[in-house]
Amino acid sequence: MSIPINLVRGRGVGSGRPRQDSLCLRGADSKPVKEEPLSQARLFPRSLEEGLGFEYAMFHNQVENRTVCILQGGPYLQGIPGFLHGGAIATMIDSTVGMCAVLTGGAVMTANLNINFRRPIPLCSVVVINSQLDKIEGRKLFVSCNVQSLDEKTLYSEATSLFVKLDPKKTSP
Ligand SMILES: CCCCCCCCCC(=O)SCCNC(=O)CCNC(=O)[C@H](O)C(C)(C)COP(=O)(O)OP(=O)(O)OC[C@H]1O[C@@H](n2cnc3c(N)ncnc32)[C@H](O)[C@@H]1OP(=O)(O)O
Repeated sequence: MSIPINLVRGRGVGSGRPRQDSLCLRGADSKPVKEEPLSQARLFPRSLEEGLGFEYAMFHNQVENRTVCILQGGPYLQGIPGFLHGGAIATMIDSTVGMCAVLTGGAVMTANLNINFRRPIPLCSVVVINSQLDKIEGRKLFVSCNVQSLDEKTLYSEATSLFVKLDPKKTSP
């Protein structure tokens, strides 16, 4: 594995505490009605107490448009006993390919995410998510990734994704 550059963020570095985010509240018609900080809002992968949930650090290579995530899924992320829940894996895949897309294309949202779960990931093991931008077509960014063991001997999951750059002319995504 080549050495990634540019630490993005994650638990294990910095303060390690969840940060507050702002939310854009939307009415029933999905139009923005009010924007205000919500003290309880947290980035989803940072929503569990340290050591129990998503423990990760991400690194982005701006030259190669690659993002690497080192992840340890904690005990609150259990699915089948002893193994990570598929939704937790999907969350970190979405976050990693999402980070790659955001740092490449700016404001984007996930439009499509396809995951093949090849092998179960043991709870509390450390895995590596390697993602890279495959191509850009207009507002569409195609990003793929795999999830492997640290020694790269076990392929746990593979995924492809589509991110769409938000259109500033539209009032809501
Ligand atoms: C730890 C740090 C993490 C930081 C990263 C966070 C990552 C997390 C990201 C997310 O999870 S975002 C939340 C989940 N995603 C959503 O809730 C998105 C819901 N969908 C939407 O809001 C809109 O569908 C979307 C903004 C994605 C696109 O709407 P638009 O109206 O801007 O797109 P439009 O319909 O004009 O289509 C633009 C192009 O994309 C294509 N497209 C749109 N949606 C598609 C789709 N689902 N599948 C395939 N193609 C799609 C569409 O065909 C078209 O292709 P062409 O330009 O070639 O004509």
